[in-house]
Amino acid sequence: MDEVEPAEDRMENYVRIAVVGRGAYGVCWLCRRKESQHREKVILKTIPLHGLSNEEEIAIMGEVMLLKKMRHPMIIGYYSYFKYDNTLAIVMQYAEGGTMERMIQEQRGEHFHESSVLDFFTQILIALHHMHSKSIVHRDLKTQNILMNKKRTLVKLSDFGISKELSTKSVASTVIGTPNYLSPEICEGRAYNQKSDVWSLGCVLYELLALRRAFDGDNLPSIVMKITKCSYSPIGDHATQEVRELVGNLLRLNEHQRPNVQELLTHPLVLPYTLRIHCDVGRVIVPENNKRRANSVMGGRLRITPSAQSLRPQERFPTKTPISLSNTLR
Ligand SMILES: Nc1ncnc2c1ncn2[C@@H]1O[C@H](COP(=O)(O)OP(=O)(O)OP(=O)(O)O)[C@@H](O)[C@H]1O
Repeated sequence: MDEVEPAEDRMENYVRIAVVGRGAYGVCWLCRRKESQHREKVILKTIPLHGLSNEEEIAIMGEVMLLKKMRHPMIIGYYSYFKYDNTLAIVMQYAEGGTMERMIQEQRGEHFHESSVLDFFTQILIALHHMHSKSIVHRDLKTQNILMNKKRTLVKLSDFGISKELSTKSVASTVIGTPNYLSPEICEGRAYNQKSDVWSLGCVLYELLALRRAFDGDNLPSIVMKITKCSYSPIGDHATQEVRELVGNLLRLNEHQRPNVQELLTHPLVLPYTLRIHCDVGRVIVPENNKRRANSVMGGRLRITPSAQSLRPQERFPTKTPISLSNTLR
């Protein structure tokens, strides 16, 4: 594990506005930074450390470390962390559009245009590719963990609570969380791997197209039964044959038959979105989370032009996206 840099932020730097959500370990507060030029809104994920075992505290710090490593436009930005009153606060980018789950619910049965679905899908894919290229698996990919910008055009993967760095010595095999997105191999007690994220991505793609979960049920055994038989109801004729086949490829029971994220990025249906997003992403403001932040903490903006460096985050506290990806994609 990387060495933890000394915490320099503190609670007094923030004004609490509201609770935006609660997780298994703590509360997510929407806060405003007091002294910065733009008084940016940020999320403080607060986790009481009282009563936590050493292992749990290490696991939570692991999330901080992963977030720090994960600088990417399609991954929620990490800003800092600090401890107060025996509580750990992780300061992160605020995703004003809420979760993808809520966005889907708010469609109230009106299907997304397929190009929007493929746009979202490709963005998630690009984020996963970034993680997998660092040998990190998300392990909890689901629509609740995909956050959106205000205009709901950009996705931000979040919740690295149970993400794991796969090394030669360790297999990531713990199962936690909502069961609906679990892959058959996890249901069968086998180890997690990158292809398990691909299955979960298939569940997300299904949900974006059908506006309902691929595998649902009243209880855990009934959900697991459906997953292990790969039994899901047809998406419907509103979706093209090609995209339905793509879902089928992701939701293959045998993980070896599922494509990897690299292959998916060049799938004929996906490639145009991959290319356009990569060309455009250099114009999206993304957070910087390394030690250089001291110079830019008060909101100085660095705009980068599309270039070979276009996927390298250059900025901190992105309160606004200067250009919506959707402007060029749709
Ligand atoms: N950066 C963020 N921007 C906006 N809303 C957020 C952000 N992070 C979390 N939330 C909201 O807070 C809720 C709780 O998030 P949190 O990461 O604490 O837990 P979780 O993912 O729901 O569950 P668990 O702790 O079991 O993994 C989310 O569902 C989301 O609605």
